[in-house]
Amino acid sequence: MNSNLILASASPRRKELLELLQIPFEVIVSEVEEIVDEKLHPAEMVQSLAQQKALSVAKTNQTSFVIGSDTLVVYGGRMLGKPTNKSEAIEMLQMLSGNTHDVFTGVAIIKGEQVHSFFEKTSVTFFSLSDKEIVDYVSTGEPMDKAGAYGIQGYGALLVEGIIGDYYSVVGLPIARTHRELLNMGFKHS
Ligand SMILES: Cc1cn([C@H]2C[C@H](O)[C@@H](COP(=O)(O)OP(=O)(O)OP(=O)(O)O)O2)c(=O)[nH]c1=O
Repeated sequence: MNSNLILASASPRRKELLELLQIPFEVIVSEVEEIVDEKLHPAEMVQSLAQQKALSVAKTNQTSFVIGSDTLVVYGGRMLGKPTNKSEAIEMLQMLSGNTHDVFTGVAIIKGEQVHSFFEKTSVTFFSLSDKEIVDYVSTGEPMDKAGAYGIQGYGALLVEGIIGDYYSVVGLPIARTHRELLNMGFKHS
């Protein structure tokens, strides 16, 4: 039998955050090639990618609520996804050092013909980081699968001076808002 709730994501963080709801769900990884279109506003971009991820799973699971999500870091008009190598990770962190950037997370929830999406924006301020701090952090390997080359929930916590907005959205899924939107769409805890 299909689950009533499906998370269309390969991200272990999103799975952990959805587990906070204490509702059974299934994880089905979506096969979507993430191409960032710099012409789109970040808010549209993250919702579009979230929808593509959810849709790719919803097509074959029409009776379930399917959640897709996407996170991008935005600084100085540039949208930063995951770094492709260590030197790109160093470049990203040098850019973010001593500055405030925005983290956009888009979420799409699809059930049959119902498609609903929203986004959250969280501002994150980094301390000024020395080159050694950056190189040491990158050598932990933590930045490589994360937008903007850091994880606020890991060693990356030590880079962050403060945030304004939803912490969970930075980690990859604004869980409280996602729960509320699910309920608004008619999702019922069984
Ligand atoms: C900024 C930041 C991002 N991230 C993560 C969240 C996302 O998993 C990742 C951005 O990549 P995404 O493309 O949003 O997600 P993903 O490829 O990990 O998973 P999927 O597409 O299958 O759902 O960066 C953190 O874990 N901590 C942080 O502080």
